[in-house]
Amino acid sequence: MDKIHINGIKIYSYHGAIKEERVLGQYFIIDLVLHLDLSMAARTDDLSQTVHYGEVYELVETIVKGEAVSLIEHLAGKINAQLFDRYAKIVEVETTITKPNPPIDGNYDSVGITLKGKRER
Ligand SMILES: Nc1nc2c(c(=O)[nH]1)N=C([C@H](O)[C@@H](O)CO)CN2
Repeated sequence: MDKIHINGIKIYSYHGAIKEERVLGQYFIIDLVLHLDLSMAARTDDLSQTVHYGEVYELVETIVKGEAVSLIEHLAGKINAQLFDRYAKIVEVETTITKPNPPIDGNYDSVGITLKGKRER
């Protein structure tokens, strides 16, 4: 299956399971892989035959800047569900959310999750 990638969307927001994160906020990095058939867009050079990645960026920004949630898994679930609702062409989605600076002591680069979603109907 063909893919569209949107890499390194960086948004400041207030998600988190602990109070400090809800008050101070932090950066979240979102990477998306959208699985869809790109053959018609490749053949016709027509934007309407694919998914406009600029629109996807705006949708993700709206969700991540919206209501705060505890888990980045839940945030990724909201993103995947809205992508399937809005774009019939998308068959599978992989949403990766990274916290580069979570309030956890230790030596590491970042923490994050990847949530895969498949269109059910
Ligand atoms: N699997 C997860 N583990 C944790 C999450 C999360 O969203 N998914 N979140 C937290 C806290 O918000 C963390 O950033 C600070 O303790 C903990 N573990």
